[in-house]
Amino acid sequence: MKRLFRQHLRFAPKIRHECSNVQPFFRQRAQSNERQVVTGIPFAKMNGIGNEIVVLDLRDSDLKVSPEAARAIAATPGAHFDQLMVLYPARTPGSDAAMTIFNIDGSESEACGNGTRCVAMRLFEEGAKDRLVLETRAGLLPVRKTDDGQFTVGMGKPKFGWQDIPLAEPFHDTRYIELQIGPIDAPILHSPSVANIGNPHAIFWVDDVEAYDLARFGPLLENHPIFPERANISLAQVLSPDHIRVKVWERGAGLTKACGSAACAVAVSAARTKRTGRKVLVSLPGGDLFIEWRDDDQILMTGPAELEHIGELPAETFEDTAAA
Ligand SMILES: N[C@@H](CCC[C@H](N)C(=O)O)C(=O)O
Repeated sequence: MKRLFRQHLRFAPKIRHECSNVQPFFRQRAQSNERQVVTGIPFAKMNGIGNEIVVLDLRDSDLKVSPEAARAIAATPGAHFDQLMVLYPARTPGSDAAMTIFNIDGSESEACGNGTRCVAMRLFEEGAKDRLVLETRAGLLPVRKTDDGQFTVGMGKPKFGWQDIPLAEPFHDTRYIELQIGPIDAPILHSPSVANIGNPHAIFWVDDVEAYDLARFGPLLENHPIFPERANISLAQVLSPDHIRVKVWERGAGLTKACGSAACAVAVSAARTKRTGRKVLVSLPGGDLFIEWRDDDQILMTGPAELEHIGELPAETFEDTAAA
């Protein structure tokens, strides 16, 4: 608790132009005012097809973000997020930065596809590189820029073993597991496919994603005892052998406009259950992602990222959480 506050004090007096890793926006301001002192911690508010992302670059500071600080950041005007991507210096040779990912409820996630594209966009703006490697709890994720300004992320290999999802009890065939939920006044959701894309996902196959009230079922399914680490819940409707429509209730974030790892989980589960081929367009409420499950088992996710604005987090964000 006290450590965060002391770290902030060491961080605060830095002059902007002395920071080598500040974002281009701040570099410009530093040039126009040589003696400008850092009074807040810069953040980038971004989105990946509507999935609200805040990127906080701490590669050049001693600060660490706790779950309490993450919740305080989400409550800061202009810094609301579904996921917070915190950048720390790379720990693994060959990687460009390490990322810690927080959901809005302060829980940590192993993976965030949309957030990874947002981080990549910021890092590509810093230099002439056309490839990056980002470190997550789910492993090293390679990213490249496409000719049309989108980003392709190597999301790793899916896992399907019941212990890997994880599930609370053995299921030998995770293409469908026995689970059903629904009151008598609504259609029942049942037999989801499950997959782990670094993080846990359950996919319910339906004829019409709009026929279900995901805001009502989402919390029950996310916290169902079969998922000891909770789960991200998708409703998926196959439109054609290469097109799927999806709505997502995210673990730790609720209904969001898009979820990249869910799009990957849906795509691999659709191919696994012979609903589609291995290359699909996944349409989410916020936009489209192209997912390819390659023959070498690697999943590639391609989509855009967008910067909305740059802001500064007041120092109190960290002090308050340190005192709490
Ligand atoms: N929106 C993300 C997924 C974020 C993490 C998820 N809520 C979890 O807790 O696993 C994405 O784009 O993948």
